Amino acid sequence: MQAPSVVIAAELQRKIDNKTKPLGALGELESIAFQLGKIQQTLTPDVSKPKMIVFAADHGVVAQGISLFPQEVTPQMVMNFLMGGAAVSVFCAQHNVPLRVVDVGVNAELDAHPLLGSRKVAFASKDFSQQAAMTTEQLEQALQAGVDEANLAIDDGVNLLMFGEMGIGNTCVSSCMMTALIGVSAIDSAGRGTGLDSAGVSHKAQVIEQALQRAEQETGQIMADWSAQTLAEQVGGFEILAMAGAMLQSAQRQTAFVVDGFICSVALLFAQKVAPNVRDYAIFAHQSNEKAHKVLLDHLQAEPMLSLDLRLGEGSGAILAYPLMNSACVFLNKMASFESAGVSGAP
Ligand SMILES: O=C(O)c1ccc[n+]([C@@H]2O[C@H](COP(=O)([O-])O)[C@@H](O)[C@H]2O)c1
Ligand SMILES: Cc1cc2nc[nH]c2cc1C
Repeated sequence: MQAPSVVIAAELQRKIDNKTKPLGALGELESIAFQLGKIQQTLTPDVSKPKMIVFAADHGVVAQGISLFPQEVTPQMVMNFLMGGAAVSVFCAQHNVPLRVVDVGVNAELDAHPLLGSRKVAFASKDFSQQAAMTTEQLEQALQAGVDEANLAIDDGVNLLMFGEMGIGNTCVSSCMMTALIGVSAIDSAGRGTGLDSAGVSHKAQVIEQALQRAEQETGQIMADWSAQTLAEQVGGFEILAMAGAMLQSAQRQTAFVVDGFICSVALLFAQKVAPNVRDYAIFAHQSNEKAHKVLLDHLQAEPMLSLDLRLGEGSGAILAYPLMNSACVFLNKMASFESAGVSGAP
């Protein structure tokens, strides 16, 4: 995968700087405009054809009591997305952004629906505190589900992909993957998720430690030496891997994508292990209230657009940041330059 060419960078920066404003006065909007221009290789970037894809799956590790909510909530929320009642549904409707929900491992049979993609890999991953989360074949299927979804969207002309997720227990899975990927302790990677108290968070950290010890024993390797494949098989989750696959394919096709909260950021961290350049195509929407998200964003050297104390997932932060990305394009495409407006003080 190629990094975006920097040939256009100087010209883009000059265009941004010549708009009728003091140098740098549009702050982070300028960085977003610059990044979108670079990804799309144009001085007139455009995000007028966005799409939100929410990947949903269940996780065997919920058997260890690591979430406040029961597993049935995953299919129930999928129905809520499809019926238009979830946060991501109403915000997507507000901004006219098409929403698609993709089942990659929900522990229920789901009826066909026009907004639902059926790419079920299994009825939930296995409990990774006891055994590997998935087989190699399942891992490949989950990644491919994301690749296929990104291709469908981009073939249809989508120029900005937003990813979200739904899966009871997936903050535990994400924390475990984060610990395996960057070596922070489970105490630091585990957080409240849907609302655990501090005893619940300690228990969650213990489950993560136990899972990683089991996996190190079973693979005969310390986690720092795991390949991306081993890591995903041992402690991955289907919707997280599908998001990673979609991110990798988005980048491969030079299409910008929006990273939502903690779980989505872990998907990017994993994708980066597969192909480091994927990071260049990622726009970070917000900093979640999940405690490890800040640590992870710092690790990724990412400066998200918003910090609203959200801890919902679903792509809710991504869709809330969308109007700002649109504004970044609008200022670059429509604002007058010092020269065209006859304003003095051009840089
Ligand atoms: O995106 C985030 O930062 C985020 C933080 C906390 C919770 N969530 C959502 O809550 C669910 C997982 O929480 P839990 O406690 O069941 O692991 C899952 O459906 C996520 O979308 C999402
Ligand atoms: C109600 C509910 C909605 C969600 N949306 C994303 N994760 C969620 C978890 C719960 C519990």
